[in-house]
Amino acid sequence: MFVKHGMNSGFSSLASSAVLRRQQFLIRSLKGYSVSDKIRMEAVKCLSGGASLEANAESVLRTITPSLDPTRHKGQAGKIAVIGGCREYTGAPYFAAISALKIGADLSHVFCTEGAATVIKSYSPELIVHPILEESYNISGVNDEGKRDISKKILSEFDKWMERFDCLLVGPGLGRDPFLLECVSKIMTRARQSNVPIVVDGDGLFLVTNSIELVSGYRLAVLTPNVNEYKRLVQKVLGCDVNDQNTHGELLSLSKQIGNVTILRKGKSDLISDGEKVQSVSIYGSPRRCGGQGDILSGSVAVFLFWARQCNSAAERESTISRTNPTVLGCIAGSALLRKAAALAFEHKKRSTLTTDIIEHLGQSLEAISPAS
Ligand SMILES: NC(=O)C1=CN([C@@H]2O[C@H](COP(=O)(O)OP(=O)(O)OC[C@H]3O[C@@H](n4cnc5c(N)ncnc54)[C@H](OP(=O)(O)O)[C@@H]3O)[C@@H](O)[C@H]2O)[C@@H](O)CC1
Ligand SMILES: Nc1ncnc2c1ncn2[C@@H]1O[C@H](COP(=O)(O)OP(=O)(O)OP(=O)(O)O)[C@@H](O)[C@H]1O
Ligand SMILES: [Mg+2]
Repeated sequence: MFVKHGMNSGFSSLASSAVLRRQQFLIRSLKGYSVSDKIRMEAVKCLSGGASLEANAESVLRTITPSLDPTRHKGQAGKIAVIGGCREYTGAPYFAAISALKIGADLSHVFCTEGAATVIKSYSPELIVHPILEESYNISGVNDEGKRDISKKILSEFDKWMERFDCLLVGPGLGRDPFLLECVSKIMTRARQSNVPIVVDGDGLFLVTNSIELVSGYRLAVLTPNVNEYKRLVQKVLGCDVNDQNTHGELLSLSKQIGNVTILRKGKSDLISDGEKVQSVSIYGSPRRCGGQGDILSGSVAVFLFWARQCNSAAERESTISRTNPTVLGCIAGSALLRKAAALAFEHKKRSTLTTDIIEHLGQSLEAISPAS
């Protein structure tokens, strides 16, 4: 499957003839791997060497999206957990979690407050919803010791599941309640100790901006700030205002300063950096700026990050193949897919385009690049 599409349109535009010769050499020399493994490994290598700023996003998408293999069991295409959903926000965690499923993850969990859980469950029976988080207003009569017990209980509830997750997405619709954020800090610390990749978005970025040590130096962390969230990060971490004359240098510095955490700066073009280089995704999306598009993006990045890591593991088995940062590939793929889906949705719905319309076009957009059969 991958070979057929890899050798056609997108991949051939990516590969020079020298690369194709290398591919053929790899195919001859790598015994014991399937042909699709070999091609994918080579594609990863090509992508890692690309010098241009604009990412070859379609090739990335095609490369990291796994084929639908009948021998795989439920869960192997990804188990994602979204931490978010409180009294104010139920849409954001739903958008993120359902996008993960629509792209191809097998299971999508949401960890939220009890009130939000009922609402999120009513949006979709596909999601597995855990009503474990607590906000201060709900425990206002509880003393400090009682609060510590509640916090411990939340952590142990989460612990039961954590090792199963391929990626954690922290923040869509999380809110900013201090008690809730303290519990989420502990969840993040636990996830980091277990090497679970963490995507941080929305109010998760509010938390991380004020406690940067939660992600600092963690190579499996991705931050996806919008304009405001980026401004707050720059002010806190670099101690200055955003400089639009030095967009790339600033993003590189920010990532380096946080220990090479990958940052996806959302905007007219999405900019992605892991502190080594900056890549952009400028595929035309939609002129509609309705809320929730960032939630689709972060849910998508969570899945693609996992897929890119799986793809890299195959590449690492062949020592001659250089390693590509899967967090960067995940961001490129998520950004490109969201933009393509937004463009398709806008074509149909024009001014009335909403986030749910974009979600409905995720499958079609991915299918156009990496067909299921
Ligand atoms: N349906 C739901 O449940 C959704 C819930 N969501 C959740 O909400 C939580 C908070 O996230 P957030 O994005 O609203 O917070 P933040 O970025 O501080 O913006 C606050 C205000 O800043 C402004 N502003 C925004 N962009 C700007 C720009 N480019 N340039 C200039 N100004 C700009 C604008 O206000 P304005 O200044 O226009 O009045 C905006 O309202 C978070 O958990 C998130 O996940 C969302 O995901 C949406 C769908
Ligand atoms: N000015 C723009 N032109 C084109 N696309 C944009 C523009 N701004 C953002 N986008 C696209 O929309 C996506 C979401 O970015 P946005 O800044 O709306 O995030 P957000 O504020 O976090 O969204 P949410 O409402 O979900 O919280 C980005 O990945 C980007 O692809
Ligand atoms: Mg957002």
